[in-house]
Amino acid sequence: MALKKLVAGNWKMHGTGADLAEVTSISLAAETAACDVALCLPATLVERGVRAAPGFAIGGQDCHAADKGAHTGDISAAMLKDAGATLTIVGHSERREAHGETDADVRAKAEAALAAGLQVILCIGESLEIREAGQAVNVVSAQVDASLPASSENLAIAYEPIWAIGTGKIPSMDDIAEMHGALRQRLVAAYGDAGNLVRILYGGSVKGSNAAEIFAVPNVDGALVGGASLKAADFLPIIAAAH
Ligand SMILES: O=C[C@H](O)COP(=O)(O)O
Repeated sequence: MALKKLVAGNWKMHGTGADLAEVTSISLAAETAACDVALCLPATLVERGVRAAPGFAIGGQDCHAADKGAHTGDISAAMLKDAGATLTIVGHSERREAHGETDADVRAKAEAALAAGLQVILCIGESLEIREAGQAVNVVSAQVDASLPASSENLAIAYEPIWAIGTGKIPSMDDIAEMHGALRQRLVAAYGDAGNLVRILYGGSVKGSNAAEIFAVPNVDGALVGGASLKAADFLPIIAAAH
């Protein structure tokens, strides 16, 4: 069954109000019937995004597992919700690597976000060493098993091979199909039939030039886009390819 695709931009630590105005000048009137479009913004821009960007779902890039507390610099899922966000990323490889987040941490964050009423994009992916050792499917399957929250409602996952992020390299379409097929099996094992309704996004060097080919792969239900979501001229062709 084909799911409505989700094209989500992840701005990482990029972007000012002027950048937000530029990207959200895209008119989504034609596109949103065919796909959902989201921007996961730096916390400083979330509320402005909600006010200024009708048609875009606005999200955060991470949340703390706790509702509140003495966690300087962190932000809770409830705070994102209060700012008007409707979704958040959790478990991005940059957070797993730079902040030591474990599968258990990611699972706890996903649970907190779902409890706060946010949609979740839960990221998993393998390093180049693991890919070259032929262990990508095994490792990513184990990662997803250990990271999934109890409920699949409002959940999407994003397969992002770490070696493809920001490098211009992407896996072969056969490799993406193999991985997304394996992830679908893990989702069905975890949630039964509801696992077929969880969108599986691909992320890592998605561009206007490769988006249509990637979106045609079975079990690719959208994309998590980094660099190419920062400019309207780069992001719009990806959104258009999700028709
Ligand atoms: O979250 C987005 C990904 O890390 C992909 O980033 P990229 O499109 O710049 O390769």
